[in-house]
Amino acid sequence: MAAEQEGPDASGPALAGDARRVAARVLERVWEESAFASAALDAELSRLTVLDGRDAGLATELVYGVLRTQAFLEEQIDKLAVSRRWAGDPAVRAHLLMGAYSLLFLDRVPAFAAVSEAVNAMRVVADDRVGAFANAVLRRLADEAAKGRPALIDAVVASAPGWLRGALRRAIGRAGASAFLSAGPVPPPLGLCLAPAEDREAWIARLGEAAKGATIEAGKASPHAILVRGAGELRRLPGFGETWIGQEEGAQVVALLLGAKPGERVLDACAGRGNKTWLLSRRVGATGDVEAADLHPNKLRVAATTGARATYAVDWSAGTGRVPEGYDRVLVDAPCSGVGTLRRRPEIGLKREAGDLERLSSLQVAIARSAASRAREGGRLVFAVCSVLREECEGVVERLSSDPGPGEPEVKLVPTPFDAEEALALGLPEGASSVRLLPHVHGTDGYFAAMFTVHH
Ligand SMILES: C[S@@+](CC[C@H](N)C(=O)[O-])C[C@H]1O[C@@H](n2cnc3c(N)ncnc32)[C@H](O)[C@@H]1O
Repeated sequence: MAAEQEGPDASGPALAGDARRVAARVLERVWEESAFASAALDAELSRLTVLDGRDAGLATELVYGVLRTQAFLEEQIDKLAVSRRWAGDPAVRAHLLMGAYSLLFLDRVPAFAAVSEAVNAMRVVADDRVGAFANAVLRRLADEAAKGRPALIDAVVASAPGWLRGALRRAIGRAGASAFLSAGPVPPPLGLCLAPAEDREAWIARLGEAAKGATIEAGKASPHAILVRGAGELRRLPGFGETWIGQEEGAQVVALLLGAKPGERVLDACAGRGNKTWLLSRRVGATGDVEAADLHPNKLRVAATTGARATYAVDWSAGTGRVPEGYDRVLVDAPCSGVGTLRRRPEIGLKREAGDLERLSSLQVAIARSAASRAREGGRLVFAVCSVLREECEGVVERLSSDPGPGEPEVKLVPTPFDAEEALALGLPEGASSVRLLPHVHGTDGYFAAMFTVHH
């Protein structure tokens, strides 16, 4: 990263160049190291403590904006450039795409500032020839933009990979797909899960005192949710890990839809680090019992600190390991494409491909059937994914509802209406046995959950 300090520019703060350098570094890490944008951004921003909130905001907007509109921006640049050499150098590519994004979509950056910022940055990461090339391309793009700018929504939709657009349209229709892809805010606020939920107003006030200047409000879909923006590191706030944990609001709803009641015995079958285990253990209370299973023992070590009474390392696709039987309720929060988290993780569009869906849905069916065999006769199972695609949602429900094939565990899964009060609060029709949470409808990340009764 270049050490020189650029002079003040018309975009306002003297450190706008630093915001762009941070954003460029994050984009490079996403492209070259398959880093997650949000984690890379947090890491880069915490290294550069001189950035104020406004510059951090600009860096965030540039990273998410470029990743969401990347294919569209590249197409605009390709129309004006004689070769694609610019795309071969990640630093050049990042600054050129950020320049194009600023010109086309950032009202607060005047065109001449967007061009000069990008060109100056390019002269630092490459040579004068590249700077001259960027200058020519961006000036022509600025001329085009002066005649009329494209709509951000169209650019976001056009930039989604074709297979994803197709899969979204099959699942939620053409208008739903566009609304899903362009749903904001991007990035969304962080979710806190508070238990007990009754104290929510008091905790919003308390957290507001501790994090002056942050935006803190109640979530709408989960009664346990508090949504936070601009509060800095969450673990520094009062109550962290005891009264609340960091958890996206839709993820809370999924845990609640299991309908766990005080005194029940619950298995969190794909518990990961135990985020849902934490809420489930508070729902069953001291007379109940939540146990956690997962493929990865290292994740289970964290899950063990969230209220799980026992943990089991198991590969559900190969058997049931040492996991006992007789659970009243089983949550299968299955591995999936993660497409539902697109507005939080825009790089998912770059990482996944069409072929993933068949592989993942077969794994989801195998895991759910195997975990279902651990439920008691008449027990409940919720299958959930942070995806909204038909192949991972209704497609899996159809396969689970049919009789097991040769070699599959002898369990019968019957779709059954949700019995959690929280399902009614979502406005689900009475008798609904599945739900798709959508960012543009519920304000949460995208999820799908379906309830079954288990028979042996
Ligand atoms: C969507 S994540 C679960 C997230 C977790 N429930 C939470 O709320 O944070 C899916 C989990 O399934 C686990 N997993 C993947 N394949 C598995 C398998 N074959 N058997 C058991 N667990 C598996 C992964 O390790 C991962 O933790």
